[in-house]
Amino acid sequence: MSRILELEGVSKRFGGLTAVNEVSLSVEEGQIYSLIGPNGAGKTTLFNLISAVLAPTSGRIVFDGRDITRLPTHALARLGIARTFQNLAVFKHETVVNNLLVGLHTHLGADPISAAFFWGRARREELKARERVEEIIDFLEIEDLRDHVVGTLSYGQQKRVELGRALAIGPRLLLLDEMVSGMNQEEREDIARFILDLKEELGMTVFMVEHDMGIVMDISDHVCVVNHGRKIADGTPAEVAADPAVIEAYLGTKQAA
Ligand SMILES: Nc1ncnc2c1ncn2[C@@H]1O[C@H](COP(=O)(O)OP(=O)(O)OP(=O)(O)O)[C@@H](O)[C@H]1O
Repeated sequence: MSRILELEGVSKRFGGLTAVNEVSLSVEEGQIYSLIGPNGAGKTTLFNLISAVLAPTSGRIVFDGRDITRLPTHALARLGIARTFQNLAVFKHETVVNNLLVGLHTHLGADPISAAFFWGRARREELKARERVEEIIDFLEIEDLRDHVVGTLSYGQQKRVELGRALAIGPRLLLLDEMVSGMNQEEREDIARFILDLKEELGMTVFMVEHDMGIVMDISDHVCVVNHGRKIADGTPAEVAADPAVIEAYLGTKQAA
């Protein structure tokens, strides 16, 4: 297995507060890698650094051997990195199919002017896009929802559409931000199964920030634990669960592990 994502001494300061402090980690291709830690530990900040929403104060982020530390978010999509958001990032007045097509067009970058001049190519791309959308609909088992307006769907179904939009770009690395928060148990189990399928059927690498310890322990290959901005442990789910520093971090802040 090769390393697909590496962080080298990454820090982020907000004024006097160091939200992420000299964090180094590496994610192997094809892994499900989870980032956990108590509230305020720096998980979201770290996630935003990896997905280029924030720029690090210092340190380096490398994707597939390439330094991506200062790249803008849209450049990441072209390299094959997709993300979901903690708050739903879907077009609520559009249908499921249209939401997925928008996700894909953002990636293709087909603008109307070039589409007018190269209509043959644009049309081929459009057909390819629709084929890809059909594959995603099939994969996420949302055939019966395809023409529904997204705002009318349940929260869990909307999250599934959001996942579909991230998948539309055919990412090699998928960044999931608290994917199952706000979902009921059945919806959580469905999402956990999809994440496993992404890895097992498509060989995708998944990096996720997750509060649901059941899912983290069940499906992760590797878990990294942060507290007060620093990495305090990383290893298999069983290794981190038995690590005294991790137990202390959770118990010490009265969090349920
Ligand atoms: N834009 C910002 N400006 C100033 N401080 C910030 C900013 N974003 C985060 N912080 C601070 O950085 C620290 C880490 O926050 P972060 O949201 O990354 O933690 P977290 O582990 O994701 O927490 P939670 O589990 O509650 O979502 C916190 O002390 C937070 O208040």
